[in-house]
Amino acid sequence: METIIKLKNVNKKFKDFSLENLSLDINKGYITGLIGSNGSGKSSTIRIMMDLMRPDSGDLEIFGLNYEEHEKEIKGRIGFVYDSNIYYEGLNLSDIQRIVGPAYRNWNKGTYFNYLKKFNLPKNKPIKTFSKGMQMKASLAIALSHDAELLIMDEPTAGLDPVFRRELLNILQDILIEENRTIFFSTHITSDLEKIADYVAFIKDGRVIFNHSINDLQEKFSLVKGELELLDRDTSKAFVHINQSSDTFEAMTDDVEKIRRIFGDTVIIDKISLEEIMYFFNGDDNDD
Ligand SMILES: Nc1ncnc2c1ncn2[C@@H]1O[C@H](COP(=O)(O)OP(=O)(O)OP(=O)(O)O)[C@@H](O)[C@H]1O
Repeated sequence: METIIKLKNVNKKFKDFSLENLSLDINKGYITGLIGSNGSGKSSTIRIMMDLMRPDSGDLEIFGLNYEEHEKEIKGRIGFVYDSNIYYEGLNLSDIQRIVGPAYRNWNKGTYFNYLKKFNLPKNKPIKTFSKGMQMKASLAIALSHDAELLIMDEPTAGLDPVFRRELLNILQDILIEENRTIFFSTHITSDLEKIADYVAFIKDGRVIFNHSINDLQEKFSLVKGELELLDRDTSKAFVHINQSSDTFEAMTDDVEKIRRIFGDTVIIDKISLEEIMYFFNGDDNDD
């Protein structure tokens, strides 16, 4: 498996928050979703990947290159999509082609207009009249028209209605299948990941908790339900996190064999959803 983005022991300290020893390998040719609650550090991680912010320490390589020596090459090979991409508000998408196009060495005018057609975007209407979804599609069309191998997107589906969100996710999936690109995007919506992601990286309080394929995640973790009286200090250790009510508990384990050994058939063991995995990792603070 080839790594396309490599973050190693990255630290960045703000007044009330820090990214701590962040290490993350993103695989080439797949869709990886970066998930975490509000304020967990997703945008900060992406800003570091895009060289919009330099870390205090640690290493970052994209395409095996670093920003210190290869900034122009790296940026030319990435399509970056975020919701305030369109800063030329009074302009239309034909104007954008004239202004943005020449900034990229590999800009392809034909590809750009094909995407505008495919995404049903008007060429001659000012961008400021676009809905949020249309703006997101316009950003995506620009990002895809300079032959970017890697798409990095900060919460591309935030604020989109469910129908549009699904449409955007379908577009991303098609792009990946047809054109063999790598997509890395942040979200706090687990269903986005279930729909399209191959890998899920989960970040909490500025730390990477895991980075696994979706299939591995659902094999690794299980949901366990039972009577509260079954839990004591020892048996509790078999769980990653436990949620207790007055007489029952629900918990997540990463060692289902151990649970079977300890509890036999006195507990119910179930498949766990991505949303439940997030919930248990977030402990009681979960707000997603
Ligand atoms: N330039 C900065 N100066 C000070 N604090 C910052 C700065 N940038 C981010 N932070 C803080 O870092 C924390 C993480 O912010 P970040 O935007 O990375 O989170 P996020 O996971 O993208 O959140 P959301 O899902 O709400 O967009 C927040 O508490 C934020 O206030």
